[in-house]
Amino acid sequence: VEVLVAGVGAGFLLVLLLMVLKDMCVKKNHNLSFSAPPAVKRSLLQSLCGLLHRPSSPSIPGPPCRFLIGNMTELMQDHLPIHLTDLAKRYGNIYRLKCGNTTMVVLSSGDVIREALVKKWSDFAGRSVSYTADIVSGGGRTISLGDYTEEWKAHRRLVHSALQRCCKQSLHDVIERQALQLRKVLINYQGGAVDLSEDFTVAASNVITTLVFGKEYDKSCSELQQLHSCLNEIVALWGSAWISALDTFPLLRKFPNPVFSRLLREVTRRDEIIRKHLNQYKVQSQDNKSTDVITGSLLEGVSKHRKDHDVVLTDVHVHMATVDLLIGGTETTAAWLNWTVAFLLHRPEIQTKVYEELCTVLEGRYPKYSDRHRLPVLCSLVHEVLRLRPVAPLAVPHKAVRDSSIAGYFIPKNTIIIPNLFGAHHDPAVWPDPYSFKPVQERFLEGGGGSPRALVPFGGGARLCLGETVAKMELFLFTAYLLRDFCFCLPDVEAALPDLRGVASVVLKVKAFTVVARPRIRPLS
Ligand code: HEM
Repeated sequence: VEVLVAGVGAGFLLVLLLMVLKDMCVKKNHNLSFSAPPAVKRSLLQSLCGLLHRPSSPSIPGPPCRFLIGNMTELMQDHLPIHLTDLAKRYGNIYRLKCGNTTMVVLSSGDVIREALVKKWSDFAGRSVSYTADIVSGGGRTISLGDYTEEWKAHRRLVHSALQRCCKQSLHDVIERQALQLRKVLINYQGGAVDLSEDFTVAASNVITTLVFGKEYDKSCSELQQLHSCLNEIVALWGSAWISALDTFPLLRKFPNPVFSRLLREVTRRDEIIRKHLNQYKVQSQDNKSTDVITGSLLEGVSKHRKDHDVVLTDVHVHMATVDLLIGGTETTAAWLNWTVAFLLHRPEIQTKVYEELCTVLEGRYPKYSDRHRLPVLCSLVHEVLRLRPVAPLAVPHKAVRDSSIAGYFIPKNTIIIPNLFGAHHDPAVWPDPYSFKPVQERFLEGGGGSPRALVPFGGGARLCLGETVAKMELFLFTAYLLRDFCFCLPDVEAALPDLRGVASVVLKVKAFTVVARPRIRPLS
């Protein structure tokens, strides 16, 4: 009723104002028609709409703000995705948190996430520009951290088309090769108990370095180890409170901060390694730049782009795209593979089901990605692990680039939007018994009620994961190859099952555990 009264009242006010304005114009100049000042009319209308919109839009619920620190303590929890999901039970699937003068809005259901990221993608495609983000992203020139500008759009388009082109030409072969390589490594363990996380990282990283530079590395290669150690360090350090405090409280930048100094060192090291690779690539392929690899495609694209467009893309963009692909494409896929093994140790019978399906449908050969429609049990496993442990559980925060709304709430420009993908995947309204691992029974198989379309592990809209195609093919093929040739078991009957809570930073990882990869008695090839 209040909204209605306010609406009618404001409408009346609007008509009255327009009449007064018309009257004034007419009095001032009899020749001046009312259509003469459209700017005045438009701005009046806009202010009135603004006035109407704000009070009628309820304020977003959220925990009480403390003096000076706002809701900062909520953001310093050890497992942030679980904590934000618990807060959603109290405040709803859309709630706000305050930190300094920044307002964040946390979205914890598929519906509100899709409304913001997909339906209103252009309103929420921004990224927050900050002092520390600028440092790790070469002044906002990575795709993942760059704000929504013309330069960013051109950059993303360029990398997207280079990636698509390379994927079409070689992705399947590249992944198959790494899956077979991984098989060799696992056979060489001869049934010993091992932590496979590093092997998964090497396999995922080799997919990316082959696509990007046409190069793959051995696990023992020092160059690879250096690259991973510094990329991991950067992600971990950047996520730490010591670093984010520099964005919230600029005064702290004046004081010595050893964590920040380490971050600067690692960024310099990262840039040196990547620069070396790019220079090597340029020298090796001076006469014959191959567009089969992403670097070749990007370098060619950058020089063409320079001629045709106002926005200038340079070698720095190629450099930062490499950083994006390596960071985005390594730890995520590796973490997911590790989660799959961890879950399968809890439910060994699922491995048998997938193995039987592979044997029956493929009659001994290794699968192709095009076989996925004939392998529903395997696909259900992939989806259920993605649901329970979306490896980028809070995506990357978005920013409202203009005033907008979500679920009827007014969202002012510059609000930070946190898509809580973990929360959306545990929403009981969509997923009955959301915390249980149910890959095969009720969840995704026919009549199970769960649809992969309700999943949002890759975000959506303008910021949809750039490597979604790569990741989906990797998850399917790596899992298929592993489960066709190995049975994963605990080292001994006394060994503890892996802890499934995980450690959450930018990437959600399972805590280290050891496993035995026992070759299937009669491998089929
Ligand atoms: C299981 C595997 C993966 C998952 C679950 C995943 C998930 C995500 C998510 C949730 C985002 C943020 C989307 C948003 O901000 O709304 C993202 C961004 C991104 N991902 Fe992935 N990702 C995976 C693998 C990959 C791979 C293999 C690559 C590279 C080949 C990659 C490259 C990127 C890049 C460059 C971005 C930034 C996109 C942008 O800001 O426009 N990701 N990913």
